[in-house]
Formats: sequence, structure tokens, C-alpha cells
Amino acid sequence: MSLIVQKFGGTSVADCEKIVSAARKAIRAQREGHQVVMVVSAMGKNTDVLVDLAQQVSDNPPAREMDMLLSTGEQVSVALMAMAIDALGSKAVSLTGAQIGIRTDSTHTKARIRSIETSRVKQLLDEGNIVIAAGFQGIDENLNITTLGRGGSDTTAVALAAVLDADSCEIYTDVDGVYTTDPRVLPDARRVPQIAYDEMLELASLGAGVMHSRSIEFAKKFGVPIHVRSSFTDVPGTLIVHDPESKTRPVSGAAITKKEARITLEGIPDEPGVSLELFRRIAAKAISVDMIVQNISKDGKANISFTVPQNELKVTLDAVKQASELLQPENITYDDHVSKVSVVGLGMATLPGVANKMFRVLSEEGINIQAISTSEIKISVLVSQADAQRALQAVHNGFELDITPEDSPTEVSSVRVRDVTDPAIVVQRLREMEDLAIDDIELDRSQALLLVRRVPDRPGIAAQVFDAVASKGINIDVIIQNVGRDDCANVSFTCPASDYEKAYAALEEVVAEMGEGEVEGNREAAKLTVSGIGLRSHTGVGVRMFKALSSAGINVDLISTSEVRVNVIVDEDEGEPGLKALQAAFKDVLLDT
Ligand SMILES: Nc1ncnc2c1ncn2[C@@H]1O[C@H](COP(=O)(O)OP(=O)(O)O)[C@@H](O)[C@H]1O
Ligand SMILES: N[C@@H](CC(=O)OP(=O)(O)O)C(=O)O
Repeated sequence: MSLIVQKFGGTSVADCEKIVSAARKAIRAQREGHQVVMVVSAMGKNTDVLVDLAQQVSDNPPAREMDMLLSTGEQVSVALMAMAIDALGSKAVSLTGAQIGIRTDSTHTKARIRSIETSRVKQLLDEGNIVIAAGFQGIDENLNITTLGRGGSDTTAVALAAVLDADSCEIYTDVDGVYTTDPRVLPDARRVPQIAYDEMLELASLGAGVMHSRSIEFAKKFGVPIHVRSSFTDVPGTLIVHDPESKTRPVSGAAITKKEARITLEGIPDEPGVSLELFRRIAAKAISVDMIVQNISKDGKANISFTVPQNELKVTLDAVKQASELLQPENITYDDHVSKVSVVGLGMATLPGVANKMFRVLSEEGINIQAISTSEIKISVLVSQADAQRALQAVHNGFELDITPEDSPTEVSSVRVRDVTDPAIVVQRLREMEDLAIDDIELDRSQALLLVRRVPDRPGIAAQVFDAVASKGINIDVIIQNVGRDDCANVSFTCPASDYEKAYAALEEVVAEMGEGEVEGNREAAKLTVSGIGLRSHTGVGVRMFKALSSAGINVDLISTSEVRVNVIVDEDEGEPGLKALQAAFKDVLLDT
């Protein structure tokens, strides 16, 4: 008999009428012959209400007690759901995370799943029940209640689908699928019939709140197709699978994170181990650092900027202060009113010209780019919060995301291509639940690194620089722009070493036109890439990387991060030893491919 996991988010169970309607959906699926596991979130904005209550009694509520409190929201809704199903004449049993046996680590409010018991759920299903699981919660080894981070019910649903070998994992929500960008922010966003795991992973981690990014990590790792659909209509929705919607489009979606904070350390030593000292302390506080931007140094000094969620600025600054005792930065600056606008697409890796197009579109809108970070399948820019909405609209129009690609699939089908249900595989899945998985560690020795230092920090600069380079037919790889001092910015990028001279000449022309800036470069650079799943959400990945490189005495010139890749640029002669150091550092999590 096939098994379906159906997840209903807060908006889909916001009132009793909606609970009854969700109950009907589950009963219908059961009558069609499926076993049904429901995963249910807290009603409406109930979790926010609970957070608010906590803040009324304490400025700094203990994380353990937050979990005790927040988990009650889901307990209310699962019980009501079971009652609704019972009243409609079907059998149902509700279970908390602990009752299912969702074991997590002890990182309260951001716990990671370690294993899931399946026996009780399976038995209840075999007895003809609809099993209703409380989303977003688990229990640690000391029986403390934990929660998986805001939005974590998606992760509960996909994790249950993975361990139960479900045929389908349906995410019911208040939108009828995944859109090219948040339809509430941009009304001309378009629903896509299909999107690739890697794209959704990046989009979710860059602000597309429709899915919790860790749920996509699970789905990708275990090959679970996710079907996002509406609780209120029968529109076919969106399938999240391995392949993208279109093979001809470079960009599949855009996202915005409105509330970010940027922190910059100016004038720190440009030596092996510096990044490690900084990010080790931040990772110890379980903060996911985003958009790390490091520029190569002048006079032995480097600048590092990075972003964190606005509400984590204070804790991050504490960690930065600790690191500063050792690093002695000349200056620390921060801005807690920045937004990040990103475009994502698997096609970007092979179709050229995406970056300069994005910068051009923003420049035409007169929007100043404060920082840039790119990886193979995403480009992110940091802009002021006041410009964010206009920036999103401009890139959405610029990449014609509102227009359906010609090769877009016409049908959405959520049936899983089942792999072999070998008990040994399931046991292994349980053991590996949320482990870091590295697919590959690569060394690319054919890169050159170029830098334009001290360009004026005003709208249109990035467009001017990258239009000039692109017009010479040069394929740009990683781009980094950092916040500079004295209203100046530094722009770095890599390109094939064979194009180094051409790129250098193009930059000199641009600098001459601008009347400001200095060009520098290194024809002999190497790119080291670690790719896998959960690189950003596993806060220790950067630390492991920087530790390995610094122990081998290797200095990092430039860093770019994304959810699925971390790239570092080093001198070419340090490429080979760097590769060996990274292979040794990630040996335990490197997948055999
Ligand atoms: N790319 C996107 N596609 C669809 N919805 C998105 C996207 N980005 C953000 N969203 C937002 O995600 C919301 C659904 O997520 P959420 O409110 O967490 O729902 P639920 O309560 O069902 O978990 C939508 O209402 C929409 O505003
Ligand atoms: N109720 C939790 C967990 C969750 O995933 O909710 P939703 O499915 O409504 O995003 C939260 O608000 O974070």
C-alpha cells in the first residue's frame, strides 16, 4: 500500500474550519487507498504569539524553556486535527515529536534531527489510523523537548517521508506552488510547475520562505520529491525534484531577505588562520553566517564582511569582539538595515552574461550595490533596505521571470520513483539523518584572480566593470565586491587564466574611464571548491575548511559561499596542498560517488 505524507502549515490550519478542511483532504487520500501521515504546524501565527509571550516575561528567555513553550502550538493543532478526523468518522491518532521518537541534538531552538523511530507510526498506520505528527519538534537524549528552528515542520514532513519511504510528500500551504519570487512581495511572480532541489535549496536559504531549506536538504539526500500545493484549491502546484523547469533559462527564481545585518572587519592581518579565528567563534553560537566577502589585501591587511540575520546581530557582535582581541582590526563597522536580493538558476553555471546583466539592470534603476557574492548557481547583492523592493522588481523583470519558458513541463506528477526498500538502507538513513554530506572537493588550477581596488561606491560601478569584461567575451566565475573604506569599493573576480591579460586590459580601460581605482591581479590562482548539502546550515563547515587550510599554512585570498558550495581562491602553488588538506579534513563525510 502506498504511503503519503501531507504537511499542513500554520496558514492551512489557522482556524477550525480550515482544520476540518485539511482533515477531509487526509480522509480522501486514505479512502483512495493510501496510508496517510499528516504533519501539522501550529495554528496561524500561534508560534509568534508564544514568542511574544516569552518576551513579555524575559528579555533573554532560556532556549530550553522556549522550546518547551513553542512546542505547545503544534500540540494544540494535532489534537484538534485528530478530533476533527474522528468526528468525520475516520480513525486518527495524534503524536508529539517525542511520542514518535524524533531524536535530536540538544541545540535548543535550532535542533538537528539525529534519528526517527518508525515502528509506532507504522503500527498505527497498519491499524488503519491516519497518523498526525506534530511538526517542528523532537526530543534530545535527556528527554528535553527541542524545536527545529522556525519553519521546521517542513523538515519534519520530509524527514518522515524519507524514513518511512513514502511515495509522496505533499506540502499544503497558502500559495498554490512555488513562484519565481514571493507572490506576496511581487504580484507578477509566476508559479513554476517544477524546480530543482539545488535551486530551491538556494532560494529557501536566500529568503523564499515557502520551504524550510533543511527540508530540501533531506529531500535531495534521500530523493524524496516534494509536491508544494494549495490547501484551498486543486491547482496542480509545483514539484521539487532533481531537474529544473527549463534547460534554456539561466535564472529560475529570485529571492529577497529584507532584514539582514552586515558586519565588516577592516584592516585585519592577511594571514592563514584569520578567518578561522573569526568564524569559529561565530559558529560556536550556532549562527549561520551568510555572504562572506573577503578581499585580497593591501599592505598585508584584509577586509572581511559578512551578513547575518538582523536579529542575530547582537550575539554575532559579541563573538566578533572576542575574535578582535586576537585579530586587532583597525575598524569594525556594521549596518543593520541592509537587504539581500538574489537570483538563482542551475543554467547560470553554463549560460554566460548573467552577472553583468543583473548589475546593469540594478544600475538602470539607480540602485547602489553595497556588496556582491556569487557562486556557480546564484548571485547575491546587498542593497539598502529602502532599495530592496525596487531591486527585486528590476531583476525579476530583467530576467523575464514572469514569462513561461518554452520548454517548461506541462504536467505536474508527484509519484515517487521508488528505490529499493532495503531495511539496511533505511537503518543507514536513520543513522545519517542530518549529517553533513560532501559530494566533491575540487581543485581548479586554471583560474586567474583580478581586483579593482578603490572604485567609487556608487550605482552602476559593478555594471561598468563587468560589462567591460563581458564585452571581451571573458567568462567570469566567482565575483566578490566588498564594502570599502572612504566611500570606495573593492571588486574581485576570477576568470580563466588564459583570459587574464585581456581581462586586465579591460579593467585598466574602465579605471581610466572612471578616473579612479587601481587594478591588480594574480595570473596564477587556484580555486578550491567543497560542494555538498547543508554547507551553510552546518555552521561548522567554514570552520573545518579554514582550519584545514590554515594548519597547512595556506592563505585564502577570496571566499564565496552558497548553500551547496564553498569556494576559496588561493595561490596556484598552494592549490595542491590545499586540496590534500581539505580531502583529509572532510574524509569522514565525503560521499563515494
Ligand atoms: N518563491 C516563493 N513561492 C511561493 N511562496 C513564497 C515564495 N517565497 C516566499 N513565499 C511565501 O511563503 C508563504 C508560505 O509559507 P508559510 O507562510 O511559511 O506557509 P505555511 O504556514 O504553510 O508553512 C507564501 O504565502 C508566500 O508569501
Ligand atoms: N509553527 C512553527 C513551525 C512551522 O513550520 O510553521 P509553518 O509550517 O507555519 O511555517 C513556526 O511557526 O515556525
